[in-house]
Amino acid sequence: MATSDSEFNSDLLLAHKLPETRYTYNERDVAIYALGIGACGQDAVDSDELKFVYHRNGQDLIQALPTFASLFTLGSLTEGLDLPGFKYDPSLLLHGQQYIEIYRPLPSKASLVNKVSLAGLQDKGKAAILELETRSYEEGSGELLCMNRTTVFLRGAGGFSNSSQPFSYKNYPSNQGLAVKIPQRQPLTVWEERTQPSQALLYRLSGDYNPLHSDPEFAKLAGFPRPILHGLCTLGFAIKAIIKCVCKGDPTAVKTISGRFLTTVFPGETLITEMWLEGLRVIYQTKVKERNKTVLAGYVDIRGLSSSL
Ligand SMILES: CCCCCCC/C=C/C(=O)SCCNC(=O)CCNC(=O)[C@H](O)C(C)(C)COP(=O)(O)OP(=O)(O)OC[C@H]1O[C@@H](n2cnc3c(N)ncnc32)[C@H](O)[C@@H]1OP(=O)(O)O
Repeated sequence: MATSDSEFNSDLLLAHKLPETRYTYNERDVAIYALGIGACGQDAVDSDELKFVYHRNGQDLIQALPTFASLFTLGSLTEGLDLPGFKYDPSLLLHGQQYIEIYRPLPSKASLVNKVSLAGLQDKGKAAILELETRSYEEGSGELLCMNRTTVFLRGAGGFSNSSQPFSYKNYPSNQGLAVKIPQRQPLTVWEERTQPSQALLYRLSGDYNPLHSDPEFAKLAGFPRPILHGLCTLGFAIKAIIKCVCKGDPTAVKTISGRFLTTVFPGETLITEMWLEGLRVIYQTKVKERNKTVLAGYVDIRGLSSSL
């Protein structure tokens, strides 16, 4: 139990305002992120992916992948979160879910102001589930670019509220970010891609320097045999597969992304992403081939379909 019942005051917690954060990026950050989620990792001249890492055919700007938006939230959690009456051990934090709405294609460079709020907190006894919502506005124009909802699973931080009526707060519709129902039929399409043994070491250069992903001793203390892959890296691989297989390589087709991290991925493992189409929603699940385990499941809402699907 991370916080005793006497310390926890839900009114105080819900009235608490989280600080704004800022995020500035350029084309180099966009390309390093794309390399971190395996763009051109199997084929250096991949015709769908070169535009994410290089000025292909003289294109003006390197194109940002929609999952690049997940980095905008980095400041709130990686620098520690201060909530009144609520404590947790950051070394036991696991990423549980990510939900992203993209309102317009991400620019290749920008300065953003992030408005952060508490979207949920649940006492699950053995763990607490904490959700943060981040709305990212372009500095200058003030235009809303995207919204991220980050769910973290805080092992050992449950039991902070009255156990006969555990605290449960959510400020968003229940159909957003839920674990999806995977269809029983054969998938429309399947994409297989091996992550590199050094994948987490490359991905961390995009700003998530949690030693859980790089330091063998730290990973052991957190309960893992070796460093694990960032959840957002796995999500990046999966959504990149959907862009390639369903969106014909067009990253701007992606409107909404939802994913729940079901079990841990180790760098070097092979990811198999299965995709089903239901209207303009792509349901997907990603498995680790070597262990035949489903590690991620969710959906992507797209703006339209190419005629060949
Ligand atoms: C840029 C911002 C970055 C923020 C994050 C920074 C830090 C990043 C860290 C990582 O990337 S960690 C790597 C990625 N994440 C993982 O590898 C986690 C994989 N998932 C798991 O290992 C397990 O799912 C779990 C999270 C340990 C939970 O498993 P457990 O068996 O303990 O839970 P249950 O008993 O099944 O369920 C209890 C309760 O919790 C709900 N729940 C379960 N899993 C999740 C989840 N992934 N997300 C949200 N909620 C989850 C579940 O529904 C149960 O609730 P009730 O049904 O009882 O209401």
